[in-house]
Amino acid sequence: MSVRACGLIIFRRLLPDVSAQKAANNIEFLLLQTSYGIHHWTPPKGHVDYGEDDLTTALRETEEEAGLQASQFTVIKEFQKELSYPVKDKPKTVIYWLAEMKDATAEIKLSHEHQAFSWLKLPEACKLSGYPQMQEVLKEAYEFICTKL
Ligand SMILES: Nc1nc2c(ncn2[C@@H]2O[C@H](COP(=O)(O)OP(=O)(O)OP(=O)(O)OP(=O)(O)OC[C@H]3O[C@@H](n4cnc5c(=O)[nH]c(N)nc54)[C@H](O)[C@@H]3O)[C@@H](O)[C@H]2O)c(=O)[nH]1
Repeated sequence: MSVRACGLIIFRRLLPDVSAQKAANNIEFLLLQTSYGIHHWTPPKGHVDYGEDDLTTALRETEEEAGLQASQFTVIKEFQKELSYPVKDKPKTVIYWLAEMKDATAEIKLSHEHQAFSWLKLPEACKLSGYPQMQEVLKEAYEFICTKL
């Protein structure tokens, strides 16, 4: 059986109402660096608990891992992406929604699971996340923000 996890691709705008042409410098994504394993960078996410629905997991993990409560961001449910990759020879599925911070200066509070966080422009976010699938989702998220929001 596949392992299932859910999370949020959280972004912030440094300034409100910036034109699409200047968006590249205005939009930043939140990535967290794990304090275990190969110290990879990932959006907040985690395993779905028994009986829990996917969005509840995404919100719970975001609060646990980044210290952000649901009232601090807007979840954009129209943007939902599913990634699949093997972890320790078992298939893993991860569902992400997009979420926009209401206050770009909100404090991030890490748990013991992560040792660092960073707000990153799209190229740097792609570089740190590393995995091609995750890079594709970040690019699609950026495109969605620029064209639909
Ligand atoms: N000591 C220790 N403890 C660990 C370790 N591992 C876990 N713990 C414990 O588990 C708890 C976390 O529980 P939750 O928070 O509920 O779950 P998630 O957030 O889902 O947690 P993960 O970090 O497990 O999930 P992934 O990000 O999916 O990384 C899993 C592997 O997949 C690679 N990987 C990542 N993305 C991609 C991709 O797009 N494509 C491909 N191809 N590969 C990708 C990545 O490089 C990694 O090798 C922690 O508290 C620890 O106690 C570990 O190695 N050592």
